[in-house]
Formats: sequence, C-alpha cells, structure tokens
Amino acid sequence: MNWFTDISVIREIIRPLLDILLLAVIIYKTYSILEETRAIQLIKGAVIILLIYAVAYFLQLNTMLWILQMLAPGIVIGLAIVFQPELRKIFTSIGQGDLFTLQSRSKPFLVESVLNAVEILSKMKRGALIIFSRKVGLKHIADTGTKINGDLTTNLITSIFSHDTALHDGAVIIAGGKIVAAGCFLPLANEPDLQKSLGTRHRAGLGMASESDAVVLILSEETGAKSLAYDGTIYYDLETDDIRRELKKLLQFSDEIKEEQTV
Ligand SMILES: Nc1ncnc2c1ncn2[C@@H]1O[C@H](COP(=O)(O)OP(=O)(O)OP(=O)(O)O)[C@@H](O)[C@H]1O
Repeated sequence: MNWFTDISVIREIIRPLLDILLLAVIIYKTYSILEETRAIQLIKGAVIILLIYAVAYFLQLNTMLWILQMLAPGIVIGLAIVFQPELRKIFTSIGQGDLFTLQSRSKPFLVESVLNAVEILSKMKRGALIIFSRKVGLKHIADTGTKINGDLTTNLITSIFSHDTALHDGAVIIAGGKIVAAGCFLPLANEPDLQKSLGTRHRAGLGMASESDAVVLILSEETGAKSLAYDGTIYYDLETDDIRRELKKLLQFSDEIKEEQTV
C-alpha cells in the first residue's frame, strides 16, 4: 500500500512540476528567439489586445467583446502569415531539440580566416556574401549552388570571390567549419525600409538573416563597406574589429565546431 501512496504522491508533485517547468522553458525559449526580431512588436500588440479584452470582460462591454471575438480568428491567421519566418525559426529550433542545449564555444581561427579573406577581397575591390549557418539547417540554400565541402581557409574564400568564375556570383555557405557550398542563391529581403542605395547583394544577405538564424557577412563591391546581417537586421558598414567581436559572440551558438553538423 505504501509504495502505492508513494507513487501517487510522486505523481501529484512531479507531474505539475514537470508541467510548469516545460511550459516555462518553452515560453523562455520562444521569447528569447522572438526578442531579437520584429516579432517582439507582435507580443506587445497581443498583450495590449488581451488587456483590452480583460477590461471589456470585467466591465461587460458587450459590443467591444463581440467585436474582439469576431476579429480573433482573423487576427490569429493574419499574424501566422505575417510572422511566418519567426514561427518557422521557433518550430525548427524545437524540432532540432535545441531547447535544452547549452551554448558551445566558437572557433576563433575560423572567424580569422574569413576576416583575412574579406580584407584581401576588399583591397581587390571585390564583393562577397558569406553565410555562417547556426542551428537552422541551410541545405535547401546550399542545393541552389555548387557543393564544395572544402576546408575553411582564407585562400579558398579569396579565390571563390576573386575570379570571374561561376562561383563568385552568389553566396558561400559555411557550416561545420567547412565551406559547404558556393554560388548559392538567397531569398531577397522584402524590406520597404531598407536603404534605397543597398542593392541585391545586401537585400539577399538580409533576406537570409530574416528567414533563418544564419549570420551573414556582406562585403560591398562598390564601396568596400563590410556589413553583418542577423536576426532580421542589417548592420551596415562596420569596422573589422566590431565584426570580429560580433561573429565570435554570435557563433558561440553555432554547431560549427561539432564535426557531425550537417548543412
Ligand atoms: N539573391 C541573391 N543570392 C545570392 N547572391 C546575390 C543575390 N542577388 C545578388 N547577389 C549577388 O550580388 C551581386 C550584385 O550585387 P548588387 O550590385 O546588385 O548589390 P549591392 O547590394 O549594391 O552590392 P555591392 O555594394 O557589392 O554593389 C550579384 O552579382 C550576386 O553575386
């Protein structure tokens, strides 16, 4: 009998605890993914609508309640469409079992190889588009280009972008410490606020950073400006030291040091 009471006590305590713990982790992870994207506005908007609903409910403002109830399904569907990239990020993150993973170290020498190449290319007045894959797989993007699977070296990056070969056009994808593919086609950002002077290379970089968690390094052929795009935002014309610091910070989330990582 004792063991039976013990089990039911454990069940009574462990089950709600587990329930709360899982919910807290999901809410926290969702918030941390959303916080660096435009979806934070979505959360603020949702909180305001909920507050209006609560006030209308307690004061029995029937017309307001009726309107909110009528609009609710439309709002949910509309938001799901507008924030589809952010939702995809959340579900991919959950699907890849990242909820409980700890941050891993970045490999500083990989960052240095890329930065050296960018310096050389900048002096040669060449443009470049370099994608660092993080947790979200980029196989569908790598498939649009030419598979390389070569070691990440300054020479390889420089030669990809410095010659007028088919590979210099498009983006290079880096994952697992390797140059996985080159000449890749990226989705273009549909950002009305983006500076008019920024052309398709920058739009493609921002598009990639909006649709995935990738970090994108963009070297402008025209101005030599080096920019980073990540979490749906482009940071234009940064100093090399700032790029180095940001890359090391951002890529510590990367699986790029895990040999088993796929694109
Ligand atoms: N969707 C895309 N995916 C990958 N690369 C792209 C894409 N669109 C453009 N590019 C790259 O950008 C190059 C054209 O850059 P463009 O001059 O239009 O843009 P930009 O942002 O003004 O860049 P820059 O300052 O280097 O001139 C193309 O030759 C190609 O290499």
